[in-house]
Amino acid sequence: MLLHIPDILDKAQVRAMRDSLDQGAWTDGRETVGHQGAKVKRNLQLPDASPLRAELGRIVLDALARNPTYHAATLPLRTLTPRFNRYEGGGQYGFHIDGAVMSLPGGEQLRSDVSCTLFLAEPEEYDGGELIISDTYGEHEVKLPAGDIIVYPSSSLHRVAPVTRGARVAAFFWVQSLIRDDGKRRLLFDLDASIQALAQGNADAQALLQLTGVYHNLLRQWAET
Ligand SMILES: O=C(O)CCC(=O)C(=O)O
Ligand SMILES: [Fe+2]
Repeated sequence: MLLHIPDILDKAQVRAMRDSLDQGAWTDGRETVGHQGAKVKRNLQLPDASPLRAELGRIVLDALARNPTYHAATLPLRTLTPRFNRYEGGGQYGFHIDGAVMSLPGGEQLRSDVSCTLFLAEPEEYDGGELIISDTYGEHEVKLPAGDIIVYPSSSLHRVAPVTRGARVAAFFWVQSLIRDDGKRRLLFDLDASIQALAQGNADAQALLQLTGVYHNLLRQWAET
């Protein structure tokens, strides 16, 4: 499921983040990628150990925790502290698939089920820089307003087109979901949306109770912790 969720951060939060990031100590993004990715990756990132990454990553995680749509779509078990990247002067990231298993601090590991990009530059600030995601339905070009996020299955082939004017700044990270399978996660997301819509109207309370039970019992059947 490819899902655009608007307004994870408001414009004031984006502005404050950009003020810090525009002064940031950026380094070569190839430091956090495997052999295959290094051949096609040309961008800048905040180093993993950077205090600024930790500080801004925490703000992003707090904002995500307040967003019910993000929660329903990803059903997060573990989340990588967001990283921050910057593409400019022709910077790009060629087609690749994200690594399946990542290390978390404290020796824990994360299986990447869901990939996320939170845009931190407005589309008018730069040319190019589309996130292009290839799936069984074709290629999808994504370029979102600052503060919005795209979530997509980590199994997808994707790339970032060259940035030919200005700079594209984003936060990106991965989620291990309670629900590993993208199709099952989508079913639960749709079911949750229907339940929310019925709850807003004057649906029969008994039927709503039963449907809510179905949601939780499916989640119980499928969740892996
Ligand atoms: O910058 C983006 O939108 C995605 C970055 C990416 O694909 C990656 O770092 O693996
Ligand atoms: Fe990627």
